[in-house]
Amino acid sequence: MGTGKKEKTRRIREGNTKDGNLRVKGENFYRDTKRVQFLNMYKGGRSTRNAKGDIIKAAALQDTAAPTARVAPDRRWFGNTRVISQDSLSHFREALGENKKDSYQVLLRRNKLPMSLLNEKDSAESPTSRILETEPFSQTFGPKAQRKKPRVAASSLEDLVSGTSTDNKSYEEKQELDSTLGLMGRQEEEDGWTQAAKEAIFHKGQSKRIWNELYKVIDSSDVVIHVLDARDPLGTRCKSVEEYMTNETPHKHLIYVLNKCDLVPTWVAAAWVKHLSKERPTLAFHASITNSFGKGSLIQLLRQFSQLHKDRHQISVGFIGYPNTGKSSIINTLRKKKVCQVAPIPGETKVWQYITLMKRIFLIDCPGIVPPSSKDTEEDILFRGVVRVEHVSNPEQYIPGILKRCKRNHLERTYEISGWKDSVDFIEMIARKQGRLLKGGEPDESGVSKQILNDFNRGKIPWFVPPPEKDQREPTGDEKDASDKKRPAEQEGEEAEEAKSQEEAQDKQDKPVSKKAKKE
Ligand SMILES: Nc1nc2c(ncn2[C@@H]2O[C@H](COP(=O)(O)OP(=O)(O)OP(=O)(O)O)[C@@H](O)[C@H]2O)c(=O)[nH]1
Repeated sequence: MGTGKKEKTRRIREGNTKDGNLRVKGENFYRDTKRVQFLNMYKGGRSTRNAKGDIIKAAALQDTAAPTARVAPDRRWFGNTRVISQDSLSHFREALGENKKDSYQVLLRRNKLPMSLLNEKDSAESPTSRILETEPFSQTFGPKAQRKKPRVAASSLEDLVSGTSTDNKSYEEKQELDSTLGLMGRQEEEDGWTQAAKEAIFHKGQSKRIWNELYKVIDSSDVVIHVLDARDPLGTRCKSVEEYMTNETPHKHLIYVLNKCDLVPTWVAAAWVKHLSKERPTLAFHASITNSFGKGSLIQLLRQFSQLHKDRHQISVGFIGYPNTGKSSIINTLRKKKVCQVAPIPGETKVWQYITLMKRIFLIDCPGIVPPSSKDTEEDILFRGVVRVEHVSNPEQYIPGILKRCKRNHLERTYEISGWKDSVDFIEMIARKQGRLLKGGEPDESGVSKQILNDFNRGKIPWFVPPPEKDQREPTGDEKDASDKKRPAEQEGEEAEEAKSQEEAQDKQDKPVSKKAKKE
């Protein structure tokens, strides 16, 4: 290889007129170190073998003595990250950890706070960190090792077969349940026989269709209002749904609304609000388009939620709860007109529906749901108003339950009878009083029993589940007497008056805000 000129003439002489870089001595004649290394990388890519084909020298890539990674990870790749010291992290966790659980005290704007930092992974819970507790190192390895064989689940083939079949069975059962109820269908106690023995009507509100509606409502809501019946708040509470929401959708707000407060004495409603407030924000409510109670507070609360999510175009508020607790009635009350179908029979709402409350607040009505529980008897389910009374067979069997739950003087006042000995006598007296007799003067026991059950569920007979003792402010003697003596109608009137005065006060407070909201 000569100089540029020489090389050119050599090429012409040899008839090599191909274009291409002339390798001439000078600036770029020698390969630089980087290029040499690069080419060597390809050269070293193969292993050296002997005549037999055995590898005598491994290829550079196979060489274990080359630990240098070609790409070292860099923190900057992960974008806008910040480093927080352990001290500040624990301070943050301490400061917010407790408050996070208390849904009443703080409303956190979640997208502004690194909420995931609060969920400290409990290292003690991970099985690998406990490995030395279950089996110390010395017992597993080394000269004093005691473990000779690996631990297996089954010691024989029969064991393995039986274990597999039980696993399979429980898996199939779970699949069946999950397909209908999903994550919320966890039963508190497995008892297939009790469930199967219940009449079909007592499975109301548990169908796959209803559950799908519920999932849709929860998924689309930012705030979920759990409507409870003030007469039996714990009975109409869907614990599995709450649990589901805490675990799966912790960023959604869940609040309780204690509806039908007009059907219980004020001190009972107050005690239940006090009791439930310990867990979630709770409001007492009486749904009625003309004479409502608690409407102002609920609207205020919803406005606060919409303020909290200012960055969103609108917020959706879902109403969930047992059938017949008054979800649709609350929506009608808030809208001050009949936008949802309401009826004194359960299962009136069939599908979810969207209603606009304000420009930025939407309401979603959901059909009533009943979380399956093997602990609930047919009587419990019936008295929660979940079942349509006309479908109940032998309604007489539930009258003793009513006599147990209601006070004698309330029943006497409602039906204007007295002196019955037992439930049969009670039914007969009402039948004779109201002239509900069959052929031959026989009392219409079934018809009268259905009427009593309807009266019970619709609030004609006063009754309530007493609140927990510690939350009760014992009613003063006068209050108690008054609540005992009060007829439901009178009671309603009084409550309505009280509600009205409160409403007026709240409306006055509301007005400037509503104008402001409109401007927004
Ligand atoms: N006394 C009283 N009755 C109420 C109140 N709220 C609702 N009701 C009555 O309860 C019954 C059921 O009300 P709905 O609004 O249809 O109940 P729901 O929860 O939507 O029922 P589903 O459609 O089965 O889910 C109706 O007869 C209402 O008049 C209340 O605050 N006080």
